[in-house]
Amino acid sequence: MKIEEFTDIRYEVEEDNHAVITIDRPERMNSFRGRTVDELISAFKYAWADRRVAAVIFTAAGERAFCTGGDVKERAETGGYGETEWGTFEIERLHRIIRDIPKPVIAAVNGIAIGGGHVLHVLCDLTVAAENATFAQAGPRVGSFDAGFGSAYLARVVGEKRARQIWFLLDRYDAVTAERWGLVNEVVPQEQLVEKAREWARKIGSYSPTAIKFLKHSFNADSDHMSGISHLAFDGLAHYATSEEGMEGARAFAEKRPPDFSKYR
Ligand SMILES: CC(C)(COP(=O)(O)OP(=O)(O)OC[C@H]1O[C@@H](n2cnc3c(N)ncnc32)[C@H](O)[C@@H]1OP(=O)(O)O)[C@@H](O)C(=O)NCCC(=O)NCCSC(=O)CCC(=O)c1ccccc1C(=O)O
Repeated sequence: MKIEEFTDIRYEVEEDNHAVITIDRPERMNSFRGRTVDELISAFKYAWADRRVAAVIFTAAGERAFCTGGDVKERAETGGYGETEWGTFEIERLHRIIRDIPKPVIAAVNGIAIGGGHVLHVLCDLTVAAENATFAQAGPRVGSFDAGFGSAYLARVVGEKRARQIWFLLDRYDAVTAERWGLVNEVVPQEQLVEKAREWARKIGSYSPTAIKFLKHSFNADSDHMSGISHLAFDGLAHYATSEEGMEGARAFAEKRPPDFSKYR
C-alpha cells in the first residue's frame, strides 16, 4: 500500500535518521481494524527498506490512547475487523514484522495501552511512557486472548507472576508501576515523550547498524520458538472470537453492559 493511501496511520521519516509511525484513529481510541493493521505492516516495510532509517518510533495520536487493541465495536457489529487488502486479518504478521525488522522499534506510549495495543508495545524493543500512560490486558472481558507473544513473551518481560496477574485480574497499571515491573524503560512528562524517543533513535543512529541488527536478532532468537505457539494461538482465537462465548464479550462492550459468561463455565 502506498504511503499517500494511508487513512488510519501516519508515516514520516525525520532527520534522515528515524521513521515515526503514528496510529491515527483517536475517535476509536486508536484501536485497530484490518485496514489499520495492513497499513502498519506497509509502514514497517517502508522503514525496513529505507537506508536513512536507523530506528522506528511507534506512537499514536492524542493523549488518551496509544492503542486499545482490536476495534471491538466493529467486531460486535460484523464479527470481524472489516475489509483488508488480501481478505485476511494480519495481526500476527504485524507482530512478526515488529520483531523481524532489523532496526530497534521504540514504543512511545502516550495514553492507555490495552488488549492487542498492550501486546504491540510489549513486542517493541524499547518503551518510553508518558506519565499519564496506563497498561492493561482486556481479552477475557471482551472475548479474546493472546496466547502467543502477548502472554509467553510478556512473562519473559515482567516474570510469570506479574504476567498472570495482568491477564487474570485485568487491572490497569500506571506508568510508574510499569517502570518498576520492567514493562517500560522510562517514564517522562507527556510533552517530552516523542523527543525522548527521538533522542534514543539519534543515539542508535550513531552506532553500527550491522551490530545493532545482530543484537536485535540475537535477543529475539531465544524467544522465537514462541512464533509456533503464536500460530496455534491465533488459529484458536479465530474460532473463539467468533463463537457465542467470544461474541458475548464484544457485544457486552458495544452495549455498555457487563458480559455474562456464566453459562460457559
Ligand atoms: C480503553 C478503555 C479502558 C477506556 O475507557 P474510558 O476512558 O472509560 O472510555 P470509554 O468511554 O470506554 O471509551 C471512549 C470511546 O472509545 C471507544 N473505544 C474504546 N476502546 C475501543 C475499542 N477497542 N474498539 C472500539 N471502540 C473503542 C468506546 O467505545 C467509547 O466510544 P463512545 O462512542 O464514546 O461510547 C475502554 O474503552 C476499554 O476497555 N476499551 C476496550 C479495550 C479492549 O477490550 N480492547 C480489545 C482487546 S482484544 C484485542 O485487542 C485482540 C484482538 C486480536 O488481536 C484478534 C486477533 C485475531 C483474531 C481475533 C482477535 C480478537 O478479536 O481478539
